[in-house]
Amino acid sequence: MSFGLPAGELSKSDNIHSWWDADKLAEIESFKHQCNDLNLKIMSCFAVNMGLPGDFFSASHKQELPGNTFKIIKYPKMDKQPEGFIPRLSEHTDWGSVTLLFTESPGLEIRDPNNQWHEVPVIPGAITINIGDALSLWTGKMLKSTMHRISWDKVPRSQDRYSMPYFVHPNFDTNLRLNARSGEADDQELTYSDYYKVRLRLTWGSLEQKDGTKKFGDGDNKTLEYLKMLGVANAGTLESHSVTA
Ligand SMILES: O=C(O)CCC(=O)C(=O)O
Ligand SMILES: [Fe+2]
Repeated sequence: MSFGLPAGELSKSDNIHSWWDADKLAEIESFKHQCNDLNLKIMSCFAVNMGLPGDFFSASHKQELPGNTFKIIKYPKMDKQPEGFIPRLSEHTDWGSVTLLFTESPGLEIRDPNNQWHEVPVIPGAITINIGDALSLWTGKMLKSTMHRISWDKVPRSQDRYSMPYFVHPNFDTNLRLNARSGEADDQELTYSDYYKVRLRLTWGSLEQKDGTKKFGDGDNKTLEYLKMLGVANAGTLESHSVTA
């Protein structure tokens, strides 16, 4: 179940089950606001520690614009073990700035630069924060997006697994310029919207529309080439796809 922004729009959505009465929705709204406030603090900490103005990143996370998504995920139990090595959730990086991950269930694993996987411990009351591709690009990869997956090892397959990620995205017009930190003039512009479209295309294909036109067409290859050059953490997936295929 996914709860997007802007705030207050929830009850208009058709896919909200009737179990989500007004009180529960208000609770979710309030929780989202707390997550958003926390994100703004995290963004300021990153900026200050990188010698940038305190609002460098947070100014591009305007809450009133559509963007952040709060999800409640159920990984259903399975009667039998899937054949081969199939994790509960395949390895990937998140697309946005950061993801605040709330869960009481183990199973999250992260990959280090030497391709070794490590279990992320569940610490009661703690939030796991994963860095996403946008922040990685935006900081010239000083901050690296976290490759992660969910394994079957820790939660028996006879049990459901639950988690609640709050995905933070910068505003779509944000220029994730490589030289942001130096303050030099831009030689290459890459908006979060450009990046988002490429990821949508890689995830969902070309998204051919009813009239035969392709939703993500010209321009994507240039962005894809640029992303390959930058080598974001998810480059493995980027390399194995071609946007023209
Ligand atoms: O379920 C989790 O703990 C992580 C979920 C996740 O990585 C995602 O939805 O992108
Ligand atoms: Fe993720």
